[in-house]
Amino acid sequence: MKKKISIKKILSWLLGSKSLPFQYTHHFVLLVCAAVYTFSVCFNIALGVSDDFNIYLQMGLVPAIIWIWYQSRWKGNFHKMAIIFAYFLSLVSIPTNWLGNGGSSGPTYLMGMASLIYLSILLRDISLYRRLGQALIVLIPIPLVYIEYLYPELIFSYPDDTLRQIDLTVSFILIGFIVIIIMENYFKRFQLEREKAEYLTEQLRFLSEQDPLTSLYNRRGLDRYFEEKANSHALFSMVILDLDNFKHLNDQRGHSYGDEVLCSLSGVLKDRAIKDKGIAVRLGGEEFVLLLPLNAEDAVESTKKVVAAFSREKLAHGFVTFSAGVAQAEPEESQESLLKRADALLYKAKKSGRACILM
Ligand SMILES: Nc1nc2c(ncn2[C@@H]2O[C@H](COP(=O)(O)OP(=O)(O)OP(=O)(O)O)[C@@H](O)[C@H]2O)c(=O)[nH]1
Repeated sequence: MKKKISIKKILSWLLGSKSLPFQYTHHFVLLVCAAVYTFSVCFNIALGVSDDFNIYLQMGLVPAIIWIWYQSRWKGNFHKMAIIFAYFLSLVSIPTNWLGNGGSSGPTYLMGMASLIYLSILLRDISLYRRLGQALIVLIPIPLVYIEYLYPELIFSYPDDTLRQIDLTVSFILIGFIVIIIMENYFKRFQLEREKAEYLTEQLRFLSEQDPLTSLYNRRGLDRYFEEKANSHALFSMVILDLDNFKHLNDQRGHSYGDEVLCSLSGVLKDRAIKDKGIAVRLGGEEFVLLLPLNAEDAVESTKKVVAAFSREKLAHGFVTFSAGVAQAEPEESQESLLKRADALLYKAKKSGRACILM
């Protein structure tokens, strides 16, 4: 466990935070490049598959790459260093590798392809530099092939075919490994951003469907839920509830006490909706809706349970009643029609003395 933590610490010291995958990958590629150049120098000296000029140049490039890493990782110059490194790849690394490492028969094309992928991702939001860098990498083999054709003596040739095959194979494995890391991190970043967008969309929808005072669904939430229920052709009923003489209560006890009563009833409605696998909605003011996957009779029973639970709520100025209308949805019935029917029953309940449930 201790070892794991210390490796994590070393990686984060070298590469930065994983939550910044572009910086993280960039630092990783820089350090791997420095290591690959060091390895190349040893490999080329040992096997003699490169000329002295290329070997000295590669030796000199190691501290240059470390400097770029240092500036990017510790001096906050990520963007500037990304541009320098991308252009260093196309203008220095590819031509020198071409001259010193077998020309068109060496691994430079592989290097060019990896550089193209890396530059396209690294400079993704710096359009001008990206396009210019891409054009340079794509076009740079043209003069190099030309030089190779006109002055073949300038190109270091492999002493034999076996060494060429070894060099190409080792280069392919190293470059393939770097490309995998780049792509993996790119997709990780893409996935992180997609997850973030999905989360924010969900949050936004949640907030847009929520009543701020009671945290119940609002009319928008009811619309969505109704559509889902109607499309599933499942049986459901609508209960419209309205607190009785709420204006009077507000006038007598004050608006904030009125809010307390609204919140208290909302809590009871929410619990009931959860138990019955439906939803509780605040339509507006002191009017609420329960949409329950029940027939009308069961919805009435459920509403009676709301009356009982609400009567047990400890309200400072005593029990408050409500009236309700219950209507079961007909097949293919629209929301407006169902609301109208339930509302008519509520109106009737109010007219017949309040504090009752009609269906
Ligand atoms: N405290 C509080 N009051 C609200 C809110 N929204 C609406 N109201 C009040 O609710 C009252 C509704 O009054 P009415 O529509 O006349 O209904 P009522 O007095 O309940 O009468 P009946 O429905 O016939 O029993 C009004 O006084 C509104 O100001 C709110 O968010 N908080």
